This record gives sequence, structure tokens and C-alpha cells, in this order.
Amino acid sequence: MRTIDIFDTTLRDGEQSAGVNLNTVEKIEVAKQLERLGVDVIEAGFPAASKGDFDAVKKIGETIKNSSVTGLARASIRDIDAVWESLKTTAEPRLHVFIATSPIHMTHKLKMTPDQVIEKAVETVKYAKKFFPVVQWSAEDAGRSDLNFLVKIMEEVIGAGASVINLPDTVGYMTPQKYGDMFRFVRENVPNIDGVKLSAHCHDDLGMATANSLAAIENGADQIEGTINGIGERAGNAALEEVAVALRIREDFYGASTRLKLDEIKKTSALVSKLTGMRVPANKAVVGNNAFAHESGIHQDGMLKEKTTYEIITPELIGVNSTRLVLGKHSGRHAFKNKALELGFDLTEEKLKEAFDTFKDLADKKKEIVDDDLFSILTNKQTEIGEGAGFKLERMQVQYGMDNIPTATIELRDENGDLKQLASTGSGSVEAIYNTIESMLPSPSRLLDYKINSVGGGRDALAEVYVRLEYDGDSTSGRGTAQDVLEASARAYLNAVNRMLQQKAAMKEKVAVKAGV
Ligand SMILES: CC(=O)SCCNC(=O)CCNC(=O)[C@H](O)C(C)(C)COP(=O)(O)OP(=O)(O)OC[C@H]1O[C@@H](n2cnc3c(N)ncnc32)[C@H](O)[C@@H]1OP(=O)(O)O
Ligand SMILES: CC(C)C(=O)C(=O)O
Repeated sequence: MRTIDIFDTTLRDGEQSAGVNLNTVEKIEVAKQLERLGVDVIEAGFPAASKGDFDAVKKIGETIKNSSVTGLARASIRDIDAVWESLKTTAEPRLHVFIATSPIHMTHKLKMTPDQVIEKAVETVKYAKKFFPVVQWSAEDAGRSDLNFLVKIMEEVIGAGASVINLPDTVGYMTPQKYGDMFRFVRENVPNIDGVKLSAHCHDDLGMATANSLAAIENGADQIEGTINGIGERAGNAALEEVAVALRIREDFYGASTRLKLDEIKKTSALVSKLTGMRVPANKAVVGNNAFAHESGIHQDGMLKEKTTYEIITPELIGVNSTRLVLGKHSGRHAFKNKALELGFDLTEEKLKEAFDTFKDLADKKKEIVDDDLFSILTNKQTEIGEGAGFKLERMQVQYGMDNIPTATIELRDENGDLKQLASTGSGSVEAIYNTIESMLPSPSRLLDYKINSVGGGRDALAEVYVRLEYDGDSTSGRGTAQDVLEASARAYLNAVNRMLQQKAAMKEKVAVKAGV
């Protein structure tokens, strides 16, 4: 059976999803979970894009040992240097360099002739080969490129040293038949293709990213690129969990497998969803909450008689545990630590103690603590911003009545430890809270987006709020969890501001260190 490499781009193309912004600590947590999942390659970011991306790629390269780490670059010496600087100390530095090959992109975006594109591609691959043992080259918008041109440029970049060639369907335009044909065509026509890995990278604009990726495998692709939960630019990328599970369930047809530990899928999906704020739709294939829920009588009857009547994937395959160990207010530290490890969290003793205290507080208020609650508490603890960074919510009181003006009174502790108190009104309770917080902050801020999810089920479920704001002229995002919707809303707003303050403080520190201050 063939083994297909899995190239995960959740932290690069996935982070290109509108409204998603992960900080370095969060990216490292995702990368560690991707390593546990067993992905072959982690595309950690685009180092030339920003200081933050550069730092995240560097730290991920230093942290991850069992997957190779790569960074993206345009066909530009400056971009390639940035990837090299961020990954040069890793065991197997790997570069992903791309240039567009479709007439639309070459003419209108790059403003280059096909010959100039070939020249640029060859020059940059040759340059990269001086540093990187593995150079992956991508023909952006391959799906809309001329096949004979693709053959020509591939031959040249392979000659220059590229050992992995990616043929992306950048705009999600391909059909399975057409995408598969492209892979077969280049395999048959590029003269020096032996020993070169072919990679597929699909977008989901027409809802065909998974089907197209599988068609590429049928026609000779050795590597599949995608993201967890299918997040990514526009309608997203191929969902890796769908591709991997389809290969396992239809092994009879595809005759191919991956190295993924499929029982880490659910956990990875939940972590990515929580940190990005991109909720997984209940009916999403493989990881949706309803993926294993049987609703109607005839189906339930069938399931009771013989599960295979309606179940092609077992929940256990992707790590959904049907036996629940319920933790409650009588549970102790050992059971809590055990559960944390089982959920994939290896916290320091101090963070574990703090998470345990939060869990005990919640257990006093909530009837039953489910895995989703614990996952939320542990993720927040694992990725929280350090003590003393920014503003802390001390107390909050909200008055609401149908005939009254909603009013929020808030007490905040600021960065210097001073307490501030203020009350403001709004047209609703959340607006009153946000008006109050905005008046207490030293720089102007404005809410751009607000989303709320419930964690777990039932009336006492936790509320999880995601916000995107503009603070001090820059865009930032944050999340807050609490049993009360209003408290979660306030916490999310402050989390977004604190993340921005932390980022700015880190930048200042770096500039000061560089200047020798
Ligand atoms: C299909 C994909 O997903 S590609 C990856 C997309 N990811 C990103 O764009 C990451 C975030 N991007 C950024 O931070 C910025 O766009 C940067 C830092 C990369 C570049 O910023 P700027 O220098 O300000 O350029 P800007 O983004 O406005 O325009 C892109 C430039 O790169 C050029 N370019 C685009 N792709 C390539 C390529 N593969 N190779 C070389 N040049 C390229 C464009 O033609 C344009 O050049 P021009 O300025 O001569 O017209
Ligand atoms: C950079 C390439 C691989 C890409 O993301 C795309 O074409 O969608």
C-alpha cells in the first residue's frame, strides 16, 4: 500500500482565514498537537510577512522534533532569506517557494512573461538549494495553467534542485476528473520527474477540495496539503481529517494510507476551532458534533440491531470517547491531572494547580463537567497571557430591564496594578459593557466582530465569546470563557486588548535589545 505524506498548512493558509489571528503561544500549541497527530510537514507560516510570523516559525522550528517544519516564500531572495533565518537551526530546514504559472496571474498580477516566470523560478530555486536540503516548489494557480507550460517549468525547477512539486488549485476551480488528469499528465510528460514528490493543494470554493485531493492521489500525488477543519483563505482548504479518514475507510479503493494517528483527529479539530474561533459546523464530515448522532427512529433501530447499518466511521477511530469519565466537585487532583494528560495537555505544576482551581470553581456552579468544559479550561490556561500583562477584570455589574437603560459598572485593574471603576450605558447589555471598557482604555478601540459559542450542552453550558477589534490603530482578536455570557463578553474584549499590548511590548523589547538599551 502507498503511504501519502501529509503537509499541514493550518498555521499558514489556515491562518489566512478572514478574522483569524493566532499569537505565537497559540501557534506552538497547534504545532505540538499536529506533531502528536503525526503530520509529516508543518507549514508554520510566511516568515517575510511579519515579525510575528517570523518569530512563530522560528519557535515552532525549535520546538517540533517529529514533523519537519517549513515556511513559505515568494520567488524572492528576501523571502527565502527570511525562511532560512527562521529555520536554519532546525534538524531538516525545508523551504516552500512559489510563483504563479497561470496566464491570468502572470499577466495581471506578476506582470511577467512566461519566460520571465521560468527564469525567476529557476533563479530562486537554485539560490534556495544552497541552504535548504529540501526545496518544495509550487506553481500557484496550476489548475488554470497551460499543461504544456507546467511541464516546461517543472522540468526547469526540478533541474534547479526542487524535489517536491506542488500543483495547487489555488482558486478551487478544478473538478476531480480535471485535477486528476493534470497529475497524470505531468507524471507522464515531465522527463526528469522520477524521484520527485508530487503534492496536491486544494481550495474549497466549489466544495470539491476533498474530492479533488483524493483524485490527485488516484493519479499519482505523493503528498496532500490541507488544514484541520478545512479552514483557510476564502472557502478554505481541503480538510486533512476528511482526506485521511476517507483513505482509511475506502482503503479498498484508494490502496493508500497516511501516517496520521487518526484517534488524535477530534482533539486537533477542537483545539484549532477553539483557538481560531472558527466553529466546526455540526454536520461537518468526520469532526462535526452530529457526525455520529443518529436522529430518526429507523436509523436508531438499525443502529441498535447492528451498528454497521448506519455507521461507516466509528467515533473511536477519530478519538471520540463514548465512555465518559465524569469529573465533578468531588474529584481530586490526580483524576484531574490524569484527565488533562488524556486530553493532550502537559501543563506545568503551577498551571495545573491554577487550572484545577478554575475547574473546582466551575464544578461548584455546574451540575456536570464534561470533556468540552475541561478542554476549554486547559486550553485557556495553556495559552493564557502571562500575569501582569494588560488589564484584569476585577468586578462587573450589569443592570438590564426591558424598560430601563442597560448600564454596566466595571472595575478593572490596569497594567500598573491600579484599580479603575466606571459605569456607562448602551443600547444592550453587551454594548453597555463595551462602552464602559472602551472609556477606561488609554487608547481608542472599536469592536469589529463578535461571535458567541456554547461549550458542551445544556442550560449550564459555558459561553465562549470571540471578538475582533481595532485597538490603538491595529487589529487584534481575543476570546473569553465564562458561565455567564456577559462576563465572557467582557473577558474576550480585554483578552484582545491584552494580546495586542503583549505583542507591542515584545516588539519594543526586541528593538531595545537590538539597540543595546
Ligand atoms: C495563494 C497564497 O496563499 S499565497 C500566500 C498569501 N500569503 C500572504 O500574502 C501573506 C501575507 N502577506 C503579506 O504580509 C504581504 O503581502 C507581503 C509581505 C508578502 C508582501 O507585501 P508587499 O511587499 O507590501 O506587497 P503586496 O502584498 O502589496 O503585493 C505583492 C507583491 O508580491 C508580488 N508577488 C506575488 N506573488 C509572488 C511570487 N510568488 N513571487 C514573487 N513575487 C510575487 C506581486 O506581484 C506584488 O509585487 P509588486 O509590488 O511588484 O506589484
Ligand atoms: C502558495 C500556494 C501553495 C497556495 O497557498 C495556493 O496556491 O493556494
